Amino acid sequence: MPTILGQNQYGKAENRVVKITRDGDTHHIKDLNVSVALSGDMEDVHYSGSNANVLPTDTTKNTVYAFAKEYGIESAEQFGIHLARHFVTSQEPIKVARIRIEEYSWERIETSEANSKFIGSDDVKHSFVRKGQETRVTQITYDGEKWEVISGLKDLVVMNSTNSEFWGYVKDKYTTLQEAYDRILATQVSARWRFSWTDDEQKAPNWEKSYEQVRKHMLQAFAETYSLSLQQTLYQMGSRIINNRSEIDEVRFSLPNKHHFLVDLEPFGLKNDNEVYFAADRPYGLIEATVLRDGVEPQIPVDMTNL
Ligand SMILES: O=c1[nH]c(=O)c2[nH]c(=O)[nH]c2[nH]1
Repeated sequence: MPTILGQNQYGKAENRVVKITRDGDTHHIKDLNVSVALSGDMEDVHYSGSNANVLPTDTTKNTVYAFAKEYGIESAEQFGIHLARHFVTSQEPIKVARIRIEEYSWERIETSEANSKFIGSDDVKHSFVRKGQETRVTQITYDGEKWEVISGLKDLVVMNSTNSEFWGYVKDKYTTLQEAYDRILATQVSARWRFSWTDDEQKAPNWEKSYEQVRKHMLQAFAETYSLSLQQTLYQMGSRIINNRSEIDEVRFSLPNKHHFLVDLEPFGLKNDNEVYFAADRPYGLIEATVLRDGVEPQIPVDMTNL
């Protein structure tokens, strides 16, 4: 049966690029997922395997990261227009470039009163929470006498674009990680907190207010901690909650370390001055711990934060 090649396209999909722009100590984030699809004179590679017209998908990926540095990311539209024009005008065999972009929006974390006096602003200038992500959860258990209420949230994504280091760790013959003195710290918070309330329904906490306040303290601790490890930041988040909210006795966190790797732009003659990052989705470090009011027994199950 004779066959012919129909519609075809190729390119690198889902290039996760994070661009940090520094305006003094105020940082701005652009966080995109860029997919490149090219088409044109591609019969030969399909029919015979000749790659003479094929710009590698790897190159399309590099172009995304290099353009983030060279031209910046003003908007997803502007960035996509730039890329599409580049592929079509620079490579004769490429006739059509389709660039699809998802953009993840971030908003600034509002700072605590104490910190705002210290930094002279209502917002931490390098701390962000991703918009529209989190799910609030709760579990109520009642045995006819006692109540147990464990509430929490999942999928709350936060990032500090500076004030995070990681160094001084154990090095064995398999260690290749370079020490970091200014890295991005990002995580997708899953947290559960247990209320001390167990009996008289009249004395139950104000659940709505409690949630709002716990979330606020957790975010502020994340934003305001100068971090030497995600473990340290986790402990600060937990203790800020316990210290400010008398209704909570125990907090458990599961914090994936959402790694952001600096892209090596040197092969393209560009210097990456902590600006362009590859946001990796896996593998990820997973940091988990419980923070307790001194003297109380832990009751949140170890795996509950993974649900
Ligand atoms: O905050 C961190 N904690 C770790 O335990 C760890 N391990 C690692 O490779 N990077 C990091 N970062």
